[in-house]
Amino acid sequence: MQHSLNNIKPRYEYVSSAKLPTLFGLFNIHGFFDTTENQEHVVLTHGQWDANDIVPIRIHSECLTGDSLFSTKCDCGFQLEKALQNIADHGFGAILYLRQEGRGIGLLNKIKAYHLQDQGFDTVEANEHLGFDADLRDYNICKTMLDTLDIVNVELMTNNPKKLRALEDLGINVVTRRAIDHGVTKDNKGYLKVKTNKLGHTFNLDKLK
Ligand SMILES: Nc1nc2c(ncn2[C@@H]2O[C@H](COP(=O)(O)OP(=O)(O)OP(=O)(O)O)[C@@H](O)[C@H]2O)c(=O)[nH]1
Ligand SMILES: [Zn+2]
Repeated sequence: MQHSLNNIKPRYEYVSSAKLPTLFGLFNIHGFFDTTENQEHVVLTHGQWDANDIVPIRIHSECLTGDSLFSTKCDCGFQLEKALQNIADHGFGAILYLRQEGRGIGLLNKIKAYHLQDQGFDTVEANEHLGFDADLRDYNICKTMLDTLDIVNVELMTNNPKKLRALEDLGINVVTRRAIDHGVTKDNKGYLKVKTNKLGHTFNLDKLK
């Protein structure tokens, strides 16, 4: 039997796109599939660009509690809303919405981690107590997403230096970073301090006083 490199299926597949009207204007939703993890991911885009443009993007990890259930325990929902608004104001941009719930441990393990946090563990200690690293995320699919959407140069909306490094390692031209320290609540101040002190986030601690 003849084997050919051409027959090896890529791990990440682009599947389909459709219009998605939102509260922030008309977006398009693009579906991608990770064949190894059997996981579905999406990108939301707004407006148009060419290869010379610097495209504002956010890489957002799924947080069901924050993004969809109005939780004030973290900053995720606020950041997602702010990123959508920034993109709408700018006229074009993209949200890479990665289904890596709970920094990669999954929803039910995140609930176990929240249970430990109710007993006094911080967000990192809770993960470690459950036997997980503090952050298990992987950003490799971003390369396929950005290539598929003809995004070459980006302005990355994040406070997380790991996301910057991950994109640069994938060969993406990160022209600037835009801070997104939005959505401080009385319930998430402690969480944001731990992200800054233990996970390396670039967050203006004055906002947490
Ligand atoms: N394990 C765990 N995950 C959490 C906790 N709180 C929030 N998360 C998850 O943390 C992730 C937050 O991801 P992002 O919104 O991409 O934010 P980030 O990596 O902090 O970086 P930014 O780009 O600066 O927002 C989501 O997957 C949430 O579900 C927690 O206490 N424990
Ligand atoms: Zn969250």
